[in-house]
Amino acid sequence: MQNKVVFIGAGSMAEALIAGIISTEYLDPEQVVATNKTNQNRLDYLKDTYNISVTQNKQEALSQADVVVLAMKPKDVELALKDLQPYLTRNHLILSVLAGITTNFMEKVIGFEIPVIRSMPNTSAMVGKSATAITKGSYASEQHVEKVQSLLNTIGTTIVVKEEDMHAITALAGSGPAFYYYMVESMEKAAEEVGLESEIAKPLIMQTIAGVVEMLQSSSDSPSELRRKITSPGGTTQAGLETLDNYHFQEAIMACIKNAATRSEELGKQK
Ligand SMILES: NC(=O)C1=CN([C@@H]2O[C@H](COP(=O)(O)OP(=O)(O)OC[C@H]3O[C@@H](n4cnc5c(N)ncnc54)[C@H](OP(=O)(O)O)[C@@H]3O)[C@@H](O)[C@H]2O)C=CC1
Ligand SMILES: O=C(O)[C@@H]1CCC=N1
Repeated sequence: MQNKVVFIGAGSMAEALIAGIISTEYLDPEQVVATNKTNQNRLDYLKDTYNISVTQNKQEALSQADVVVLAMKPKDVELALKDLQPYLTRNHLILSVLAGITTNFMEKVIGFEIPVIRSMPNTSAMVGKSATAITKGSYASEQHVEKVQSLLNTIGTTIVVKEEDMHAITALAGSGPAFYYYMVESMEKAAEEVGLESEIAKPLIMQTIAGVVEMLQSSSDSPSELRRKITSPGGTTQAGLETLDNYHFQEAIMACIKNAATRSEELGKQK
């Protein structure tokens, strides 16, 4: 059990983590504090919804915290860390969820030997299904990794990876849900165009995805083999897949992941 976790940044990712941590009862609400830059309404909302503590006083927030979660946008991290620096000690464990920002960068801005762990969760943390990757900085120990892993396991699965893999993982798993949501949005639009009511289309789309996930997990067949088994020669699936190929679907997905990974690298370099 952690003592106290403070969130620096109170946006969507912070909320996804807070929701996961509170709903699993891993932490009591009084063990969670959130702070942001200026938006008091947002802090009030988090306090009302999750019963956690909120404050604009960074010194007060850090004084009792053992884990400091950085959850601002990458562009804001340098300033945020400089604001926090006077109140940080080697006993704090920094846990970043920021895309692109390296552990080395954070260590340098803080300027002394402080344990830093970089993570990449996703918003499915809200429902305990985040696919999270973590990597440790120069001063974080295996115990720090275990501590963070047990914290993040409350919001889904956590794997430990090499830092150089983080850009690709950010594209695949951090941004990944948005790409699947885009697919679902497109399916819903198509359903509407072919005259299907959304009360009928939506549950069918969701159950189809759930079935696909379970098949991928339980079957020994590869995704392409599973696809082949659905594709009757001259049938409906073949017709649909040919259309996807005409629109260069696979190339589009590959370019999407590569571009997102490149963007993660750029976010790190801008610092
Ligand atoms: N959204 C996602 O799916 C995922 C996001 N991430 C990462 O999470 C991070 C946050 O993203 P997201 O939650 O979407 O962003 P949001 O824009 O929703 O939230 C950003 C938060 O940071 C706060 N903030 C900005 N500057 C400071 C500062 N100097 N000190 C304290 N707080 C500050 C803002 O406060 P205020 O409102 O007062 O300005 C706001 O609460 C990003 O770095 C992103 O890369 C990682 C994985 C998935
Ligand atoms: O879009 C972003 O930059 C963040 C990082 C991963 C998901 N959202």
